[in-house]
Amino acid sequence: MAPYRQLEEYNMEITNEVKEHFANIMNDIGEDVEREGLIKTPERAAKAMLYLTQGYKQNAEEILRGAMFAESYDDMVIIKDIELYSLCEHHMLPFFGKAHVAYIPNGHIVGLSKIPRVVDVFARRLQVQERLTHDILECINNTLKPKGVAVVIEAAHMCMMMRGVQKQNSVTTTSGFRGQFEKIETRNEFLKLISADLS
Ligand SMILES: Nc1nc2c(ncn2[C@@H]2O[C@H](COP(=O)(O)OP(=O)(O)OP(=O)(O)O)[C@@H](O)[C@H]2O)c(=O)[nH]1
Ligand SMILES: [Zn+2]
Repeated sequence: MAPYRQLEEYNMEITNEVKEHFANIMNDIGEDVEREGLIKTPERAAKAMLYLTQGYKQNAEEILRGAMFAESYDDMVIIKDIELYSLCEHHMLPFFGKAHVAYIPNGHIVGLSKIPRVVDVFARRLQVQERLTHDILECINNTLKPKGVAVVIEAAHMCMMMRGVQKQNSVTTTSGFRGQFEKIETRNEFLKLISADLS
């Protein structure tokens, strides 16, 4: 199976277990689980939850290793504005935003689509934004062994918007830099390029 295969078939045993849990939660919050509009909801919710957490079954390093090509290009490669959707591990509510990833090749480049795939593998788990940032950074650093790698994530957290402090406009930015991006000029060039509007 491809290491990034999307979840199309659901393990029925696990789906049924999760479905039962959702039915119990719905019952506990005061809903009538038997009413027409809700008959299939526990199953839909179970499938949605398994879809959103399928990253546990995927191997990000394998994804990168599967599309590495020897190449002498050694300038910065930036993939910016990668949409991401994850679930915060404290409330299991979504956080979502954009990831910007850059690396400086060291004899190998990687298939461009694999970077967003790596972002998805780690985003589709219960996460905190800081760990998500480092998971992506370390995966690329350990697998591709580039001269440098940088990851910036900007995200809004539903647990801070819909409940809790109820701040609808705050955005959290996290970043990680390795290798040549630890030098201030390289880091600044990357930060300038991801904030540039090229349209
Ligand atoms: N550092 C970090 N914190 C997060 C992330 N997602 C959610 N949180 C925070 O996790 C914290 C959990 O704090 P608790 O005091 O245990 O939970 P709580 O009572 O629900 O907190 P409030 O949200 O302030 O109501 C909150 O401050 C959330 O804002 C994340 O990705 N990174
Ligand atoms: Zn939260």
